[in-house]
Amino acid sequence: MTDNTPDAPDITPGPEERRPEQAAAVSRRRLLGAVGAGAAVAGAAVGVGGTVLARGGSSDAGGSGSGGTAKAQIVAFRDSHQAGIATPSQDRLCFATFDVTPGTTKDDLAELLKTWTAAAEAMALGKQVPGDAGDLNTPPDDTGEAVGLAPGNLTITIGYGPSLFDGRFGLAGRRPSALKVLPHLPKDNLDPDNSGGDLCVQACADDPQVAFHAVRNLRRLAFGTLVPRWMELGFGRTSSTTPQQATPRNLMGFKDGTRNIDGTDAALMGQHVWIGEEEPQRWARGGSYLVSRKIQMRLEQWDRDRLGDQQDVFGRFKSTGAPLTGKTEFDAPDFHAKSGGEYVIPTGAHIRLAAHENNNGLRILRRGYSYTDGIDPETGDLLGGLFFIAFMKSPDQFVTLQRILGRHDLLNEYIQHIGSGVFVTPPGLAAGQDWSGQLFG
Ligand SMILES: C=CC1=C(C)c2cc3[nH]c(cc4nc(cc5[nH]c(cc1n2)c(C)c5CCC(=O)O)C(CCC(=O)O)=C4C)c(C)c3C=C
Ligand SMILES: [Fe+2]
Repeated sequence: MTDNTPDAPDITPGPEERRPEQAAAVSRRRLLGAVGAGAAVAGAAVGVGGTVLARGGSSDAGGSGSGGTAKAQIVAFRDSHQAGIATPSQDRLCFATFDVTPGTTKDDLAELLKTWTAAAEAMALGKQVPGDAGDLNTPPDDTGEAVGLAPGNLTITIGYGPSLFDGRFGLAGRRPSALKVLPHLPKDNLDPDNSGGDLCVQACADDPQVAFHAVRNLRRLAFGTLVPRWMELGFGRTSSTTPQQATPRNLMGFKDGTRNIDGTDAALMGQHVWIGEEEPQRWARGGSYLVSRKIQMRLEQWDRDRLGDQQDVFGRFKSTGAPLTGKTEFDAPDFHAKSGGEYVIPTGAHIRLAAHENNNGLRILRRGYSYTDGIDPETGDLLGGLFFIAFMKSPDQFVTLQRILGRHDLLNEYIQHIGSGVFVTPPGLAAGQDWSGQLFG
């Protein structure tokens, strides 16, 4: 395990720089000085950036619980697409959205995005946010709680909400064509405190502390530029994004993700998930749209429901995950099969309504997590559900599906959509590129 860098550029702090916002600005300058944007950042990606120091995290470093070596737990930060979409879904999520503070200029935002790139790249490599940790007169550049932990396959995926392109930062002419606030959808009961945001950060890792550390440190670097809007912690991934992963179960006890898009299937990803040539904004091609929905489950009510009803709601067997017309999990559902004059998979079953066969081939990549908000102080009920995240070529894919599900899904008796967000996630970064140059051109 190594320490933080002792030889960052000398920036002499005045006493006022100990105030958090200004100290963070100093941290940002240091980070740029220490890691640099452009080529220096690219160097860090391949492990030759001399000032980006390892946080530790070999299997004997302790604390991670996820085992394996640091090297084995690194997901490439630079690629044609951002990590955290097609890459295997990790066990934990920390998702946050932010609003730009009034008075922030285009240059402030651009500087922050450069700084975020360098910090995110360092953290994905299992290193600390770089800077001068040895200066007793300023706060350390990294908050420290991930020291000694393995990288945990951390992925940091950034997204921009429709409001970022409203003209404050000269971005109105760069708004991707499909990026609009979602329309009101059937049975929506959305809380503004769980909805929207100028920017979002999705941090996924196999260790919850690694995911939280990533968001916390990006938030810290953004002091004075962004304010957090809402945050969600997720556990128990509710989808598989590669066939190698076993299908997990959601809080209703059902296997979830059986018929998800396979993230390694380039043809399907190109057809349904990645923004392509249809998008006039060239900078967004190779990116995707992220739709988030906080969906509360009426868990106590669900737990009192008969097994037969539960299975009819989804159209699948609870034990095996097989469709009601099949025997094993990956059997194709037969939506035409009838028994006693009735469809075996009921007309209101979730999978019948959501299946691509019944929606003109429409598909999305689901990458959600379970969440809990503890106990309802009024009823004593457990509060929890699905923090639904899905990626798609256009948010219209979600809107089309949800218009159908919101009206006819048998599941509606047990759920309520209470939060919503839509963000464009830009494509991956090439060597030497950063999020600032990519967005502002
Ligand atoms: C608008 C999109 C969807 C929302 C919202 C949604 C909510 C939701 N889903 C489950 C549990 C399951 N969903 C399953 C399948 C499934 N769900 C969607 C879309 C949305 N789900 C799709 C496109 C599919 C695939 C349908 C198919 O092709 O068969 C399943 C079955 C297993 C699987 O294939 O993943 C479960 C279980 C919950 C609990 C929920 C809201 C709380
Ligand atoms: Fe679903």
